[in-house]
Amino acid sequence: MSEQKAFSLDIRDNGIAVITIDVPGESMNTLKDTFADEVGTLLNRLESESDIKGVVFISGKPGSFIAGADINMINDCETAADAESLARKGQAMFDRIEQLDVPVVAAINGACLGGGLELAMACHVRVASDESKTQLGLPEVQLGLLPGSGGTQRLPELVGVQQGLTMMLTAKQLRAKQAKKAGLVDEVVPNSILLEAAMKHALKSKPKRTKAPLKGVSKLLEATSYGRGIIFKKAAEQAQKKSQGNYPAIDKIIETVRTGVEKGREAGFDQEARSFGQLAMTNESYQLRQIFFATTEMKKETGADGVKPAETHRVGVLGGGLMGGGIAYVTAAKAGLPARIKDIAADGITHALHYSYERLNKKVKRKHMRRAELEHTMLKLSGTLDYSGFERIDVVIEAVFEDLDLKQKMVADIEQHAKPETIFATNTSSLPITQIAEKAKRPENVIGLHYFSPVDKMPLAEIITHQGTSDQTIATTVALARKQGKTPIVVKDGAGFFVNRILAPYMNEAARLVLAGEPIEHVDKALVKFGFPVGPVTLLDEVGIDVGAKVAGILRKELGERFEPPAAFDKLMDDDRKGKKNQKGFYQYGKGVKGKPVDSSVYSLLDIEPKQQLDRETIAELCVLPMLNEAAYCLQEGIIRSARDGDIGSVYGIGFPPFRGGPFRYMDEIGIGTLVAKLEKQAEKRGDRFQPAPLLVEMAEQQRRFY
Ligand SMILES: C[C@H](O)CC(=O)SCCNC(=O)CCNC(=O)[C@H](O)C(C)(C)COP(=O)(O)OP(=O)(O)OC[C@H]1O[C@@H](n2cnc3c(N)ncnc32)[C@H](O)[C@@H]1OP(=O)(O)O
Repeated sequence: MSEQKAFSLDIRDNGIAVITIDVPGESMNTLKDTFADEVGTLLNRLESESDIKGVVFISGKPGSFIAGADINMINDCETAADAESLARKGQAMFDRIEQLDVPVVAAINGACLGGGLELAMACHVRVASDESKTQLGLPEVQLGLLPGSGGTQRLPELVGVQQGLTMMLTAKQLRAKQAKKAGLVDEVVPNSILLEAAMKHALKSKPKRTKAPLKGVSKLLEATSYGRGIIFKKAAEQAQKKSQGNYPAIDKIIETVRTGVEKGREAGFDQEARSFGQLAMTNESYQLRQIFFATTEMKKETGADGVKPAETHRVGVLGGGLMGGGIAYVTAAKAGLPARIKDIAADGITHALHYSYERLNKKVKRKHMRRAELEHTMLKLSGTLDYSGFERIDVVIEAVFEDLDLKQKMVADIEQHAKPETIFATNTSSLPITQIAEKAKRPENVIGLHYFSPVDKMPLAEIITHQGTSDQTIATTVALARKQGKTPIVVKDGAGFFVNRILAPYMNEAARLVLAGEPIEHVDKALVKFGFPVGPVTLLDEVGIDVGAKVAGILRKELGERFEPPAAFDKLMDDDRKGKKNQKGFYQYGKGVKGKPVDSSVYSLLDIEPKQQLDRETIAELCVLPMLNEAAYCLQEGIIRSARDGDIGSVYGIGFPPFRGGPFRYMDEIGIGTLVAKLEKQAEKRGDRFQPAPLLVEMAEQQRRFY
């Protein structure tokens, strides 16, 4: 029996060679170096057959073209030379495709990413389906890499330097119509006629490479070396600001594109392959690849081994406030499920409906959505002041005030008005699920489903089980959160659950440093430089100082002295300083405030004379150490199920620097023995809150790692 191939050739009667890519045994096509010989043999045949008029590359997988080079293969490279050689093989293969004498067309439906888009760009024409799944992009930067098989050269040629850089530096993906506008795609058609449309192009004469369709200022800038210089300088400045120098791939992308533009393709290709090799060996790329693997692995898990989630047809949302509005939105717009919003006031319902409308309308205005789709989605949302319609609801998500009695009443109401199997998921951020379920007749149906604000943007959901939560409830809730576009982690009930629990000691330490006189912006910058998206003091302003104070109190009560908040909250509260929401916090807000100046009146309020005493590295270490330590406590106590869940929760929940892999991978990187020594040193100097978690001490003694 002949071995099944990934690329199969079918020469049609009209003289078109249709090459179908269908990697055996994989749900999505990814490119491997072993395909080079297979494709080489195919190309030899195409070159030798004189009656072939054109070639079409199309995917044999139903909803995707090619998702890029196989990341496992990149992960297996042991040296930079290995990875460089992969890149060169890809470059050579795509060059041969580009050099075919007959027209070569890529027929694209679904994800066309990384190496997949590099293959498509080597073709002479690209036809894409108008399906929403069709997305084109070079997301290698998210893996700490640069496009290694010609992408750094061909993308700027097709769409211009500015747009090409933006796509590569931000991993931005374009939908078919956007890609057409940018010059990346030549025609957009319904998927049902994709092959036919591609064949039509393949029957024409081979097109000349066209220039990027630039207009106005972009055209002027890109036409001269001086103008391009401005583009590169600006890209470098912006990228530096965003990456804080933490992502080596960013500089390499800019350098490589620039080499190609200034010295020609050959020099560009050469630099591209070398840089790819070097980047593949960096720790940043390694850690980012692990995040990809962990995320993909988690997509398959139900949260309860061997249990199939029940189908959710209808969702109820209690409370139409900011969180309730967001939850209703992701239910209708992302999960495509009807959401019935119950509030005690008509205003609450109107607010929630308006919230969704605003978001959808923005998409319509940006032409990312048709008005009919907006209307269709809005029809999925309905409101009620009583529980009418709740008898058909499968999962209720509660987002009312943080009040235990109220939440227990909601449980009782749902048990009365909904079905016996209806799940009650609470979005509490601070109350124990065990207590919310305490008076339930069917506690097995009660679970925590903790979203982060803003709900439609933040990728994480914590799914919190109490002792009596049934496996069926867990699996169904996990599946629903995933449908809503979230990455769920299942955690055990306990104060602060996981995310807020590891965040609190980190914020407390930042506040202590401020109270000790470190300037506010200095503390924030230190943590941004470390890789967090915003600094801890900014975060406190964003979350709300009042909320921070409340959570800090609960954690102190439940978890002990280690969580003792710094003595500043009372003064801040007495001064009505709540942060961004009332435009009174550590920073200045309001109309006419430019940049982000510190509100220096906070220093006098707290009796501080700001003076920089510690360097950025020390500040970052002092804030991050307690977070790492607390993550270890959470693992030790079974709050999280694995180091992997803790890493993904931290990266997606609080923006722990992804290039460090998450707290557990970062602890492995530091070395558990070294970490324990650091914690002990600070415990001696600054107090017992730094005492290492017993798990860390034990691991250090036994020289163990988390991974
Ligand atoms: C030389 C080149 O320039 C270098 C490169 O091309 S590097 C790779 C660049 N490409 C990427 O980064 C894309 C990575 N993939 C993704 O983002 C997402 O998988 C996706 C958006 C394509 C699809 O998402 P989704 O529909 O949720 O499916 P998802 O579960 O993630 O993936 C389906 C399967 O494809 C696999 N897969 C997808 N892309 C892959 C890749 N590039 N390498 C290896 N496996 C990949 C997944 O592991 C998963 O495998 P499984 O069925 O065995 O679990």
